[in-house]
Amino acid sequence: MAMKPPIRVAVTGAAGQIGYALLFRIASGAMFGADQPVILQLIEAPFEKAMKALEGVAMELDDCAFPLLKGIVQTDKPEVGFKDANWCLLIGAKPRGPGMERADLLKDNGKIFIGQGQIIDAVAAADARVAVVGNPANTNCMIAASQAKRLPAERFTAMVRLDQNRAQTQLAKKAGVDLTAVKDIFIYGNHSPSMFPSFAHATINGKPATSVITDTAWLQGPFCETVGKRGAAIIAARGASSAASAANALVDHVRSLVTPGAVHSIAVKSNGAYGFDANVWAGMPVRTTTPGSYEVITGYAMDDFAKSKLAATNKELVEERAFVADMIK
Ligand SMILES: NC(=O)C1=CN([C@@H]2O[C@H](COP(=O)(O)OP(=O)(O)OC[C@H]3O[C@@H](n4cnc5c(N)ncnc54)[C@H](O)[C@@H]3O)[C@@H](O)[C@H]2O)C=CC1
Ligand SMILES: O=C([O-])CC(=O)C(=O)O
Repeated sequence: MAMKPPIRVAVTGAAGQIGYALLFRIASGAMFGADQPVILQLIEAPFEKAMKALEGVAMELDDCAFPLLKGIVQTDKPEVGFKDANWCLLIGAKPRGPGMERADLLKDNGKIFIGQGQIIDAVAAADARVAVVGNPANTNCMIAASQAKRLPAERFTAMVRLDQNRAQTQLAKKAGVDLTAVKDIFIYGNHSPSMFPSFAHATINGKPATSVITDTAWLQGPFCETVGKRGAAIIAARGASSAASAANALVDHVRSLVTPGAVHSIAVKSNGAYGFDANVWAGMPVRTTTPGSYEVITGYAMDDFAKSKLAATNKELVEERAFVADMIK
């Protein structure tokens, strides 16, 4: 296979839990394909412990002898790490602990995304794309995008793919079918318990999911709740927030975004579709058009139940935005 020139992939929080589960998969080709070499530009917080841990991760990457890995940058300076980056994966942020909601992280983590948004806009490649994972991911993405003058807002997306993957598995288990039989399950709104996994448009073996799973009370109740609160359930079980599944979801998020025709959920700047306030970043169904670009799939009809779920998650996003309004001026 003919090799392409390497692309530069900047990753913040590279020595953290998610970073450790992610970098090896990027370097192996899972994110950008088996013919796409990468240079990893790893960014950590300016603390000795974090930089030392990063050194260890870079040593392990070396020790994998990945043919696609053409270079590793280790830095605590975002202006170095984001320089000429084609993809900026923003993971570095505090995770929540037991008893917290993701929005509780907003004031601490939000600040990180102001500086990073400005620096990415100043030094990243002309075609740069940004994917935000650090929580609360939607609003952090909105904050980063608010700082950009050169890069258009559509280049900034936040991850709701973990929620989509969780929802797909829950529907498959309930229906007793193979996971791959479940299609077109999309996540709307915030990456928080208010998110809406829109089961009414999902299909199972090509039939409407609601004709296969006829237990409407389960779909509206336990299904939405299980997906919405899965992150907390992982924290309760593991004592730490999800990491490998989050890294896997980011691989899927980016892989789908570079695959024309892929239909998937990402959080994007709202243009008013599905009643979301303009200027919040909301999970929506999209179709990838050209690598890195997408169009929102509009026109899914919403019943009263769906409308009330969409309104609730929109309200939360608007409140989060108001909470950081002074930061993004
Ligand atoms: N959107 C989603 O679906 C998910 C989001 N998350 C979020 O991802 C974030 C990271 O989670 P973990 O890797 O588990 O946390 P972690 O604490 O293991 O790692 C975070 C890393 O970020 C680094 N960091 C902190 N500030 C930084 C900065 N300004 N620049 C560069 N690096 C910085 C820390 O030194 C640390 O190594 C958390 O906010 C977590 O809540 C986690 C799971 C799913
Ligand atoms: O719940 C958390 O804090 C981590 C996360 O975002 C998830 O697992 O969905």
